[in-house]
Amino acid sequence: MDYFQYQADTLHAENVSVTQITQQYGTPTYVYSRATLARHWKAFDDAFSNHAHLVCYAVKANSNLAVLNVLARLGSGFDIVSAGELARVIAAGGEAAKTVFSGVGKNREEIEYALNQNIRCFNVESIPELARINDVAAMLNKVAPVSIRVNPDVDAQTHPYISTGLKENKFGIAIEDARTVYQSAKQMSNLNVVGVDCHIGSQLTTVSPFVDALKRVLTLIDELAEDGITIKHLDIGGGLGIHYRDETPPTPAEYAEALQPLLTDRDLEILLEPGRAIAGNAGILLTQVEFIKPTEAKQFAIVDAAMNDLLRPALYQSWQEIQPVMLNSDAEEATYDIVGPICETGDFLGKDRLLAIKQGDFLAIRSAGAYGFTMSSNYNSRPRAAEVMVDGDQVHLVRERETIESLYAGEHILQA
Ligand SMILES: Cc1ncc(COP(=O)(O)O)c(C=O)c1O
Ligand SMILES: N[C@@H](CCCC[NH3+])C(=O)O
Repeated sequence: MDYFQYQADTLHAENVSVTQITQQYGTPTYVYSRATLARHWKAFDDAFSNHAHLVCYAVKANSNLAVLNVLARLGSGFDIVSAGELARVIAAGGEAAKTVFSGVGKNREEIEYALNQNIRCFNVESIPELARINDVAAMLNKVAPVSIRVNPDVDAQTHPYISTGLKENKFGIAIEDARTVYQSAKQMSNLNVVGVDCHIGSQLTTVSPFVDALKRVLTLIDELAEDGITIKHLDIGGGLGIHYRDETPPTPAEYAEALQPLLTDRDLEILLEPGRAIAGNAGILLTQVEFIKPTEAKQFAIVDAAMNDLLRPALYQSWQEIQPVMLNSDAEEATYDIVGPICETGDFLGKDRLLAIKQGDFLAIRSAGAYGFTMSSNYNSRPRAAEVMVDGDQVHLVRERETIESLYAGEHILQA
């Protein structure tokens, strides 16, 4: 019997043995649950059901084609930040017409590709970007739908690396400058101003920063109306947090409940860009203990996953719950640092974890469905992990483990 218990907020995979997944696919392997992805997406869709809306899943959280396809089949829109993400959405059966394009550094090729695919909207983050989109659209004889991402200067009270709505952040246009920038956009003949966009940060665990930001943005929308600019949609971004350790973030329903009173009587379609809240707790990372290494200062459990597979602990000192897959009665409980094979002291997945484990055991790192595989790399020439999706009692391989040879495909040595 697997000790690793799927919980209500995680994988619905009652009939699937995690041990069997490790045997069949090896480790490290990411495991995603279709049912959980769908349930989380629907929670957002239902929460806003009494208002015109579109849930545009933030592809950066988890861009596996099978994940995108599950959401596309539910009718999801998508929030992308590169041509690569748009290509993934299309390859997965998603609709460009339901896709919004965010990001501070869109290049000409990306803009051209997105225009040719007829995406729903560009979320524009600077004046030179407006000019560039206008220029590329003119060249293609097209009119680009745009919304301007405004920075409301609200503290999202999250990790500084993932806070985006403060004055000192690189994102968006300061809200006090927005009216002028909208005027400039209106003058550009190959742009069609359709929306306002705002995303203040990620892993927010209270509603108040969202409410503060929304109030400021609605004031702007009223001012724009005075200026003769009618806003059709309001993109409120993503950022709703999830439970990693002891957080109790609002549910999508509570989040919607806090925002709805401000939105009633407004003829605005609401776009949402949740990423983590949909994918984070729909995935785990499975890894095997290679060695137990006691030292004078610490006990280490050296596992076969590393910071190249899951960067969040090293980059943000973030906590991810780590559990043994099987209950191991013959191992003594001890406090371990769970570390990978990479030659960096920062290569850890968890510190000071009380676990009863021994060499050869399998561990599940939880809440790994968002910003897990998508932030992985080949550092130390490590092939990236396999990805599987659980669908009811079936397990499907949705991305093969990389081969060693693929790591240097496309590289060339000098001939002389
Ligand atoms: C513009 C934009 N939209 C949506 C998201 C998704 O955020 P989250 O995964 O926190 O929901 C991000 C990342 O923070 C983002 O930068
Ligand atoms: N990568 C971050 C989230 C980044 C959000 C992108 N805007 C994390 O793992 O928490």
